[in-house]
Amino acid sequence: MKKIYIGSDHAGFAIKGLVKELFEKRGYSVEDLGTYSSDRVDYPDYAAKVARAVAADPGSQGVLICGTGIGMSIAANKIKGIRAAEVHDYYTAQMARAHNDANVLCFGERVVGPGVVESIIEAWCTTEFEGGRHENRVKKIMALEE
Ligand SMILES: O=C(CO)[C@H](O)[C@H](O)[C@H](O)COP(=O)(O)O
Repeated sequence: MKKIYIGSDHAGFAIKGLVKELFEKRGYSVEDLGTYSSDRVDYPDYAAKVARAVAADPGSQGVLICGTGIGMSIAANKIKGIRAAEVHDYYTAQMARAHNDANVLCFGERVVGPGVVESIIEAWCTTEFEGGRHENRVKKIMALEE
């Protein structure tokens, strides 16, 4: 069973339940690393929790939701081994997997509604990394960590 770690700040908390449900319906084992209420928190704390969990668990993936998706993606990409992609719709979610082999999905609850979130998750779950010409590009991204 594919493992997915999920996290949000207060601005992504309301939609996190739907996101968890959609991944579970698709057969994922979902672990919610917080936040667990709509009280104001700092998004880098949750980005770090999810990104570190993904980096330590080969083959797993992560989802991070904040108001815009921007802060979560910036913070998660500081963790070695993480390719966090901020997406806005089906196409950007599809490309994040197919071309970038992203392992952390980020989006903003204040940007996309539930219908778009559903299509983002569909694209994420049904798209494999294409490899080929993208393989070397992703290797070059990862080499930037050294
Ligand atoms: O979108 C975010 C970071 O990119 C976060 O959700 C923050 O919450 C956002 O910056 C808004 O912060 P606020 O405390 O809710 O005003």
